[in-house]
Amino acid sequence: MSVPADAPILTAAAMREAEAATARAGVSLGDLMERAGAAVADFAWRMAAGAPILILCGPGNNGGDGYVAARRLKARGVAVRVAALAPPATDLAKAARDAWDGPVESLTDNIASAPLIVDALFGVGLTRPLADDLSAMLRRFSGRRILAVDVPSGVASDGDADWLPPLAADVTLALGALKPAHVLLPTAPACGRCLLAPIGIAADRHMQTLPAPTRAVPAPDAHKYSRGMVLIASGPMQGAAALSAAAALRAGAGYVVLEGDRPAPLSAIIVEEGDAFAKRLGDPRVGAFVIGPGFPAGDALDARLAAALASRTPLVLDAAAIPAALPHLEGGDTRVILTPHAGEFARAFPEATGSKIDRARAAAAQARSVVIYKGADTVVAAPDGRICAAWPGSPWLATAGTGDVLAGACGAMLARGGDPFDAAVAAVGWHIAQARRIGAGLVADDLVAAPF
Ligand SMILES: NC(=O)C1=CN([C@@H]2O[C@H](COP(=O)(O)OP(=O)(O)OC[C@H]3O[C@@H](n4cnc5c(N)ncnc54)[C@H](O)[C@@H]3O)[C@@H](O)[C@H]2O)[C@H](O)CC1
Ligand SMILES: [K+]
Repeated sequence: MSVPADAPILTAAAMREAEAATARAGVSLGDLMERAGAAVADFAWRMAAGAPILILCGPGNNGGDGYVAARRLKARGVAVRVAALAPPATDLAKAARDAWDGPVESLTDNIASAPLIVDALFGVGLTRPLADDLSAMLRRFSGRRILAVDVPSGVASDGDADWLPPLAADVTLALGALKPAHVLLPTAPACGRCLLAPIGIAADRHMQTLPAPTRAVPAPDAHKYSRGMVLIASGPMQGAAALSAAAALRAGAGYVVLEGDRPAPLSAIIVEEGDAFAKRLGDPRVGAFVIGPGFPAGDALDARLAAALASRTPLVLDAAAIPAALPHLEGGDTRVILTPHAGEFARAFPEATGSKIDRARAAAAQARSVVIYKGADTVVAAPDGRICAAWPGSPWLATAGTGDVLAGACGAMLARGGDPFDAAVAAVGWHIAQARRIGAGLVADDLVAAPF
């Protein structure tokens, strides 16, 4: 499972706007369909490697892409068959159907299969779940190699319904841009390897996938304070805050101070408690204050938060610190990153609806903060609507303590200065890159054990 890095993501409505803008610029929708069908034909040709191909065409333009691909594959000498669920219903699909000069079989229970199935039944136009009988019929192709056109048929491309496609794809060829369903659970795994066919649409870039990981090299004249100074508050579970502190250091902070009275996991971490730690908040060199890991709700948390908010220090808020701080964030005058997992998110933002992307965006706007909505399909949202989707992450991150590590990495990235959204995206990228580097058997401590 994979998605291309730094790729645009569009909803169906945004896709239609982009299509319309492309049409105004002089590229017809017919041209776009021809490019889409050509991209499908190219990839199907590679996947089939000479074996016969069966293309399943639906009634809309997704089916139109299928007819174009069929014509192009036949012209290349491939043994290609077409089966239609229903006659074409759009002018573009009718034209594509008319340009296909081979037979069109009916998609029924007894249709002969082929080694490669191209799923061109439904794309972004699907408005309701597939009928049960169609789903059952499609499941008969499950053992075959499946290439999905744009999205596996049956998913809600905007990611706002959890309909699973009857036929999971080995490869999904996204047309013009990725769609939310490619990067959100539960549909993303059913897309298999997701590729992007750039068909010439000028896609808005406010929603994107994670950029490729980079190694931020310190400036030639860097010193420890210029690289960022991070304070990590510690509640009764000092181990969690200690992990955050080690992560902040590993993720590039130049100076990390941890609240507590126990030795830190790395000797370079300064450990302080009481007034000595509290006074640090007045230090103008402090670039970020991390609070929440290992810190349950209560008076101690509230007092630490109040001091941090009053100091206007950039904040990373995790766990119980999120709901405790929320009423004080709506002025938007502090640079803040919130890092809720699903349960924390639901409690903090019970009114948010729609896809995970919609909910993350609504939460960021409400809290006037950057929100990292964690999970296997982590979504980062900015208050101005920007989104970065981090699917597929690393499943090895599903272990205790990795959230504390992410909070510390956010502290390091935020303390560098700059845009908190970019900082959050960099922290999520660092976290995933570390996890992929370590791989099997990872425990949270491994993420901070060696430089990336
Ligand atoms: N984005 C682009 O620039 C291009 C995209 N192309 C492809 O076009 C599809 C979207 O096409 P559209 O005609 O809007 O919708 P669909 O083909 O996905 O299907 C709509 C079709 O299906 C009917 N329908 C909806 N839900 C169901 C259901 N559950 N059961 C049965 N029938 C259903 C609906 O009434 C319509 O008739 C996009 O994904 C790309 O593949 C073009 O290539 C041009 C460039
Ligand atoms: K499809």
